[in-house]
Amino acid sequence: MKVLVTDPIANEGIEILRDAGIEVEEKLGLSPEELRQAIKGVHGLIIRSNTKVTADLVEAADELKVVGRAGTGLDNVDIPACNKHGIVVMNTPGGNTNSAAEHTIAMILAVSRHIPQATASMKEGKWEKKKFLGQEVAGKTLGIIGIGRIGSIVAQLAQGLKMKVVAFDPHIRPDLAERMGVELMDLDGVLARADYISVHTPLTPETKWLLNKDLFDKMKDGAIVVNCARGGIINEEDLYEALKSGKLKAAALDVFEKEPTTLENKLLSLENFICTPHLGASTKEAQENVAVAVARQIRDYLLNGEVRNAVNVPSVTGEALAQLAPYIGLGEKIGAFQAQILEGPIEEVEVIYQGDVAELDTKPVTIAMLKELLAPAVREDVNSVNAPIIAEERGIKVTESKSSTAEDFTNLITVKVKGGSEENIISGTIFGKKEPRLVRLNDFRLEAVPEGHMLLIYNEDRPGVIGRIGMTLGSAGINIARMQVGQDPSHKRNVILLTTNEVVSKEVLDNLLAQEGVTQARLLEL
Ligand SMILES: NC(=O)C1=CN([C@@H]2O[C@H](COP(=O)(O)OP(=O)(O)OC[C@H]3O[C@@H](n4cnc5c(N)ncnc54)[C@H](O)[C@@H]3O)[C@@H](O)[C@H]2O)C=CC1
Ligand SMILES: O=C(O)CCC(=O)C(=O)O
Repeated sequence: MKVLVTDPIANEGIEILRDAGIEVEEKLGLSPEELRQAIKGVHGLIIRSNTKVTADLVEAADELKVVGRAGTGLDNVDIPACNKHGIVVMNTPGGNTNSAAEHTIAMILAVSRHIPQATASMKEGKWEKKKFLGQEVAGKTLGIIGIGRIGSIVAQLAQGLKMKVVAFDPHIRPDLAERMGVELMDLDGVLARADYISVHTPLTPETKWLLNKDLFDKMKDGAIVVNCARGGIINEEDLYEALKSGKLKAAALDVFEKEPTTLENKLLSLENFICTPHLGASTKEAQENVAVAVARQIRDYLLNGEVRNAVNVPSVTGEALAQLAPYIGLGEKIGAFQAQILEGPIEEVEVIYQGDVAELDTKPVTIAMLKELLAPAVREDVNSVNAPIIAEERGIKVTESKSSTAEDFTNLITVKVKGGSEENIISGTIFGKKEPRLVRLNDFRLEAVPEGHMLLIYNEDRPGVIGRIGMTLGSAGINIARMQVGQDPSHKRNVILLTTNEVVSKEVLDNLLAQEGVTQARLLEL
């Protein structure tokens, strides 16, 4: 296994990968073309905010299985492109939360007391005591937009500075905010009340230029704006105007629409503007935390398939994976079986978990089943990452239900697939610890091992038919390894599932279909 690191991360992370026998290549500051070359043959990619994981790069990544962000923001990763190629995208939430929150408070204090300007002035040999009259934060109101991990620590720290905290976050439960001592209100309410506004949302289409001229106009005269989240949440052109006109007293930015930011950015010419070059997470502690976390996550995924902190697949720990493995295998077999017997386009999929398996987190089993079910029907490569997305895009309704009882079994997985006028129902179970068996195919009860080259035959339930099937295969030199017959007395029909040692040719299949009493025969590969 090989991991490429393209942004600087702490050595502790690199060591974790090397200790696990993973080859690590550190190549920093690559151009897009150099990156396209470097990504070839690489299984894992570790980045921070500098490397852009574009659709173009993903296209060139022939072996890539996982992208790990040593940090939080993933706006530099084309997640849909990764989904398409089955690349798991992980970040390390929490590792730099304290640092980013502390940096925000540092910016609030620095901008309130003109610390950067006063430092620069003294370094020019001046002593401008009168010029730098500041303001206290105690007693002032801080308005937080986005009160997640970082926003909530900022709230706590600000309360320690005797600030009152109000917040806008449409996705947060009011009781949670109440427990933090934060008054949750709508955006206009926050803008009207706050002396300081600090944004802590991700950059999404919804938050792009969230703070713009209209919103600056709604703020108190002389408000101070801080952004240590993502460039692009604030419209920099509008911010420049609001600072220049004096509508806003000051602003402090750690992040910019275009990074690295150069002197071309007009904001840098303003006296009431302070900034840092995306330093929120740049502490020894945060860098160690995120490097260690991302390295462990990538190691565990590449070596054991464990998924932690992924944004495009459900998390599954090593222990859970060991418990789920037989069910994942069974789910895949049922999905593949369903895919090969359904005639029309898939409309609805229902997965029912019963017995022991119902107590587990079964999402990975449903995804594994879905992956095999969709594979023959779609042109693109289906994988565990994009299977649920493809199903949704195609309007396929997927539902999951669970019950503690499982008929006569200790565990049972039933998959119902509807398409056109047809519905097929297949159930499977795990015998012992890991022996998969199919136990139901529509109206038939059986006990078949789902594996290898198989033949699914429907025949009339009368003497001689099964013998003729055996003779037809035997005379074609095909050995029957296993055979299961399910009887449906009410319809005088049998279903036969045969496992053969060799692949059955189209000619032999036609021969089988020509036998008296054989009503249907189809090949299955499981
Ligand atoms: N400057 C730096 O070096 C660092 C920056 N960050 C950035 O800080 C930001 C926050 O990170 P976390 O707190 O870890 O994320 P989080 O996911 O824990 O919190 C984000 C919060 O924003 C809220 N939100 C989403 N859309 C919103 C909207 N339209 N209006 C109001 N609230 C909205 C969410 O409900 C959530 O509560 C991210 O953009 C992250 O990339 C994170 C670490 C370091
Ligand atoms: O890696 C860095 O220095 C920036 C961290 C950051 O912005 C994030 O984690 O979202």
